[in-house]
Amino acid sequence: MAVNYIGLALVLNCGSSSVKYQVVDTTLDAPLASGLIERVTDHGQAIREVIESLNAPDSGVDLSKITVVGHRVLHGGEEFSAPTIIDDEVERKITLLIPLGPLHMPANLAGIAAARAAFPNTPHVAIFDTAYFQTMSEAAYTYAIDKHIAAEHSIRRYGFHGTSYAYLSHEAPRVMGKRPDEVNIIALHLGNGASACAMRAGRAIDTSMGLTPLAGLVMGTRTGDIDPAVAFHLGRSAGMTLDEIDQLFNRQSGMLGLTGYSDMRDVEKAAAEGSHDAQLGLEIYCRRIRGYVGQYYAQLGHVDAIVFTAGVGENSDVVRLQSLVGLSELGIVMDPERNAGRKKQATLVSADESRVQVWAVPTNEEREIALESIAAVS
Ligand SMILES: Nc1ncnc2c1ncn2[C@@H]1O[C@H](COP(=O)(O)OP(=O)(O)O)[C@@H](O)[C@H]1O
Ligand SMILES: CC(=O)OP(=O)(O)O
Ligand SMILES: [Mg+2]
Repeated sequence: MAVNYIGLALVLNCGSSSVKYQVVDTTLDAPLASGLIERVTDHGQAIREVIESLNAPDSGVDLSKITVVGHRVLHGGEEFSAPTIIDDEVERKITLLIPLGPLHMPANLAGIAAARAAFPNTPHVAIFDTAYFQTMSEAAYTYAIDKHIAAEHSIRRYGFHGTSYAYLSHEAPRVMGKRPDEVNIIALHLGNGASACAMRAGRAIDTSMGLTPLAGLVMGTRTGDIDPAVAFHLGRSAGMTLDEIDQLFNRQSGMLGLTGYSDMRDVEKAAAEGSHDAQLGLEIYCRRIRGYVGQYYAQLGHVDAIVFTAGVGENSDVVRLQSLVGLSELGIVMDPERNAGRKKQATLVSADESRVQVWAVPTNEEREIALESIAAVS
């Protein structure tokens, strides 16, 4: 969202095992307060601790001045396609979407309940990870499956990490010195979950995640794209239950399954020390990214920039380089010196002769949630 509304927002991003928060004054570049609580089991308790710490006299924040509480919600299903002010009915409808996001949705809902109890007189807004992808065409979001079954069960590509892509859709053009409507971008959000998004003039035309955040790129613990018949085979030949296969694909696969490590730092260290599994895992991870870059290049027809973001995309020079090596025929030429190291601020990492610019741009989902939440109540 490029338009800036003025206000003060408390932003809560309740993940499956963590709570991230920021207090954002939209007139300032940096948040007034921010934090991360890891290894969370009781999200209600974690939210109460966040509020207690923000209420401390030295926190630099006056919670009584907050205009809105913005919540990251993973899945909006077919019901929610825009920022939505939360009331009891909205909360109930979000509950119905838990089966589409069992890792994330219960945590999102626990955060909403605790925060609504703590701030009963402040508006609360849900910002859905799926909302940014509303601009995808029917051809981009429809799966080749019986259309009656698809309609009955809401089966389609939704896409995730939309808040991160919404932020990049204005931030990447800004650092390039362009307007959002002037550029086509392939964005790569590589964190624990990882996805790719093709943007034409600031709007999503395709993305790699699907009905759930399991599809697409290889991730920390998730398979990404895989022949769906692997599930039938494991059910019939290995006697695995659906829940066991779900667990295998979502929690025990990806880099963890390939290398024993889900954290890219550990994978890179093992690869540098000569581990064949880690080297192969990195090659598979980067090869999948390269494949999506090629696919989205073809869908967009013309690409101005490739943008890496999130924990791996911002910090791993190895992944950025290995993903885009050998693409000079496509006008993509990395500059190893510019690329070297972690990028705490937006950095051009391609060579001057590269027709397609390559950037590492730190994402800021919390700021985007603040801007969209304040806009929703303004
Ligand atoms: N210096 C680094 N080099 C390589 N990977 C890194 C580095 N720092 C963080 N990461 C990766 O970033 C991942 C987390 O990214 P993040 O965007 O915070 O994910 P999430 O929001 O899904 O928790 C970690 O799993 C780790 O592999
Ligand atoms: C959608 C998704 O995968 O989110 P995360 O990367 O936070 O797990
Ligand atoms: Mg994330």
